[in-house]
Amino acid sequence: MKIAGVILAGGKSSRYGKPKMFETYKGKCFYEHSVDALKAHSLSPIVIVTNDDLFPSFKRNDVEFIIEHDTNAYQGPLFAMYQALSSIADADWFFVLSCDIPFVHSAFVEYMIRLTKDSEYDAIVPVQADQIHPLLALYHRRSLVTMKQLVDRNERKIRLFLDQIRVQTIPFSNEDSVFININHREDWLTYKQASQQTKEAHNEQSLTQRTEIFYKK
Ligand SMILES: Nc1nc2c(ncn2[C@@H]2O[C@H](COP(=O)(O)OP(=O)(O)OP(=O)(O)O)[C@@H](O)[C@H]2O)c(=O)[nH]1
Repeated sequence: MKIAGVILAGGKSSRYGKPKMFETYKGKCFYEHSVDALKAHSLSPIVIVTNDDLFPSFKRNDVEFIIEHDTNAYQGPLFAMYQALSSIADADWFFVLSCDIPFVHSAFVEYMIRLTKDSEYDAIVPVQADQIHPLLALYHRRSLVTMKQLVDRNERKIRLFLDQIRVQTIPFSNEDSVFININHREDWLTYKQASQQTKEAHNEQSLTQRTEIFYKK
């Protein structure tokens, strides 16, 4: 069974004010966190779906690109998914990730991939606190027929798509940060500060532990 990786990175980022896929976290662009989470499991191919305006700013040469030209650009995530699924001929499943999820990690990808074994569902989609996350999800080639019908009818709502296919929803705990997607710059500042504070608390704790060990000697 072959699984391809698809990263959607051709949105307008209008709420962010600049192309958010190139914002950095831990020395890597947001979109690279999605690439690397998929790469760890040798999915093949891994494609980034983007457009002519954004393409020159991507620096990775270890992935493939699907470029949405002219009127195909900025048509939304369902259309971008359709572009990818219809042009990757030999994959059974497609792991779709958005480009604005800097806390995504390979353990999440591994967990989801295991669920594809013998699956008869058309999609495997995580749910956290009653919120569905269709842009960190797996889609079977079977779902392409429905996707095409909707795209042809110019109906672009992912929710509508999910209502028409067989979806396995996978619950995740509220603590899991993997689903945090960044839409506004203020959100990113808040998350960065929170993550910094956690790191400092952790450093302080290990310093305290080290000190205790020192005094016990
Ligand atoms: N390739 C491609 N990706 C898209 C398109 N629209 C959205 N995406 C991606 O889908 C994911 C979710 O997009 P959103 O954050 O909802 O939309 P956005 O256009 O990026 O941002 P806003 O303009 O603020 O809504 C992101 O990874 C986007 O890059 C598109 O037309 N083409």
